[in-house]
Amino acid sequence: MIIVKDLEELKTVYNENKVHVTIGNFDGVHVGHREFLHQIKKDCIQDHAKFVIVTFVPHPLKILKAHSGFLINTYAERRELLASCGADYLLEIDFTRDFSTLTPEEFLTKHIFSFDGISKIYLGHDFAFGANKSGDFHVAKTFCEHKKTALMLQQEYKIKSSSVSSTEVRNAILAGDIPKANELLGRNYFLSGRVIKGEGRGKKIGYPTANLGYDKELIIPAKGVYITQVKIKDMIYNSVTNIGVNPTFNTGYEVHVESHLLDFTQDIYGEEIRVSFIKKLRDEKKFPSVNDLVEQITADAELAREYFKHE
Ligand SMILES: Cc1cc2nc3c(=O)[nH]c(=O)nc-3n(C[C@H](O)[C@H](O)[C@H](O)COP(=O)(O)O)c2cc1C
Ligand SMILES: Nc1ncnc2c1ncn2[C@@H]1O[C@H](COP(=O)(O)OP(=O)(O)O)[C@@H](O)[C@H]1O
Repeated sequence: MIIVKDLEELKTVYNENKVHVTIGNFDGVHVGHREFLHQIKKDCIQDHAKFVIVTFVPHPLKILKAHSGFLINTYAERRELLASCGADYLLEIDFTRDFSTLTPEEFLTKHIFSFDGISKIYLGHDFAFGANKSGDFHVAKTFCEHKKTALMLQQEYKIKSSSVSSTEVRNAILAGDIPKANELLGRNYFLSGRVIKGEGRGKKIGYPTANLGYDKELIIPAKGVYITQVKIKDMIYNSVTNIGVNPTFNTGYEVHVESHLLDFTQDIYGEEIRVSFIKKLRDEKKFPSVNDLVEQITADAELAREYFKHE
């Protein structure tokens, strides 16, 4: 998948009327997104067309509502997930305040039809674009008819008659309901980052933990202890992960994500890891003594081992 800053860049490589385009935020690249993208990919194969996804960086909510700490994936992870859906090109538009004031027609003219070889445009069932989200399917339809470009509307994808959306995924993550998040994502929810130094307490209490240096733009699951798997390079290790502020030690308000890998003794400081979440075991607690905490971590690790035995 090639990343472009302007669809104009396609002119040099492609001038036939064989480019299918879709536009969206695709945060999380959940099962609804993937169903939609697979349909487009199928059409592209059948029509011998290139598959172009148009998206925005940063996410519009960051600029329009000053939200932060809500993304399901980093932009780099989104690239990886979209590439795995078969996109040939990804246009990442800089989403600025100025950009947000474009009318739907200005947006389509400047950013989509800057390349005039587009054969089809696909819009998600709830996608709205342009200043104040005034552009919907009907606005786009009128514009595309004028350009003699086909416009396709995606039907809403549902799981057991309930909707699938990035908001639903975020709510499940915030609630620590990992099975629900995983069902909506159609894959295991994960957090990635480098292993950073902590307080060096883990080894002393017999449970070293790899502390994750995660992107602060990301949404973080509810505080608590989770059964997880940690991927380092191409190896996957079973693990237990604590998310929280380590209240037993009164370490402040910063939320740590730290994984103890089962049957593992290597030094992995500085390594890039991916923590995939399976289910929550319990809430984080303030223990009366370190011994009580260690006893509880031992029980958590035992539950995780039991879980993996039956997997
Ligand atoms: C499975 C697991 C469960 C944990 N549960 C709690 C908990 O309930 N309360 C708490 O204060 N700390 C909990 N911890 C966090 C420990 O306090 C933390 O790993 C320890 O302070 C080491 O911190 P460090 O990596 O900064 O050295 C847990 C850690 C693990 C691995
Ligand atoms: N089983 C294990 N799980 C996690 N980290 C381990 C394990 N064994 C060794 N380590 C190493 O120990 C480090 C964590 O030790 P710890 O005492 O908790 O220090 P810190 O507070 O700096 O995280 C990890 O970053 C990793 O390099």
